[in-house]
Amino acid sequence: MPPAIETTDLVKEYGDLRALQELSLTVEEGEFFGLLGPNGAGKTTFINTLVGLVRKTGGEARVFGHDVEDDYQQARDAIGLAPQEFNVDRFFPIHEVLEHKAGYHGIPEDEAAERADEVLKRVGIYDKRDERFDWLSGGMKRRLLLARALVTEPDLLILDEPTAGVDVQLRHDLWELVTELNEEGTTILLTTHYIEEAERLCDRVAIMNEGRKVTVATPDELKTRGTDTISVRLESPPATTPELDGYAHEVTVSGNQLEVRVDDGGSTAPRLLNDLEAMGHEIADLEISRTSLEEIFVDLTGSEDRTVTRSSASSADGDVEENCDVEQEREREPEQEGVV
Ligand SMILES: Nc1ncnc2c1ncn2[C@@H]1O[C@H](COP(=O)(O)OP(=O)(O)OP(=O)(O)O)[C@@H](O)[C@H]1O
Repeated sequence: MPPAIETTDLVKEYGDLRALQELSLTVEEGEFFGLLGPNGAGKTTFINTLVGLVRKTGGEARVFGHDVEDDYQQARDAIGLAPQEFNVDRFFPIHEVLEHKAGYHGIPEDEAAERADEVLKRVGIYDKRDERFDWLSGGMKRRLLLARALVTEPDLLILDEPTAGVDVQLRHDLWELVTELNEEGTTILLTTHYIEEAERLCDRVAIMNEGRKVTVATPDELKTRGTDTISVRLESPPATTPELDGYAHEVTVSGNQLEVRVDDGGSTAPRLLNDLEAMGHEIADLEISRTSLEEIFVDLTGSEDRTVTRSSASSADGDVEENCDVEQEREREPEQEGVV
């Protein structure tokens, strides 16, 4: 089986702006793959190229071996897309929206109706099946986008910031659902600004910046690329900064508190304790903090992207963290969409 997604030297230019710069990326069948990057990194452009909403300027892009332009229909039929924007036809009851979508992909009417009901149940808004999109709450709208992506039973599910602006309960529901789908064999490509989401869900993540792939790794591999900090509280303040050559990248002293930056806190801590004791210091307390993916992300992209965030702190209060630009557009299939 060819990879779910395979791009080679993919380029997209919008006039003078190179939104994708020789991007080569492979997502294997069955993977849960994350695409991370600051605003404007090119994540949505990458997705739009795969689904035919954006015409590439150069390079190649294939979905399960089908060229996204030459074999457009086969490639598109394999993909279910839950986009960032709410681009749903607001004049029809939502079950009809789903039936239209299935029909567009060649699914007969009876089966389309059955599938519509099935996916509405799966995302938990079956009781709203006769309501119009406009009448749904923000969270229900997100659920509907997912239902619409699932109604064609896609082999590749693409989720473009699926949990933007949703409360903590829905975020967890969505995580559970997409995990189940992945376990059932659906390949998933997820873009997100929530590092915690990528860490929790993804087998591998690609970090993008300014249209380029910066790195591809598992979340654990990424974390090993960072440094750890060992914080030591001494019984009394040291007269001078201890010399810990050979393994400490940086040592800072503040009163009786010592912060030592090392590659691997777990394996270095015993040696550090020995050295400090040999120097005559008495240790009161020690704590190791691992580099977070968030810090590594900032390191790799040089971006203090304020939209890249851990979700748990703010969403624990049920906060809605990001105000989605609720653009009520009619759903447009690529044929009708202005391909750019
Ligand atoms: N239709 C367009 N015309 C011109 N420029 C565009 C168009 N679409 C995107 N861009 C530009 O291409 C670059 C990549 O944008 P894109 O939306 O792909 O980034 P992104 O990583 O998805 O960002 P975000 O995280 O903010 O959604 C940006 O500089 C953006 O302004």
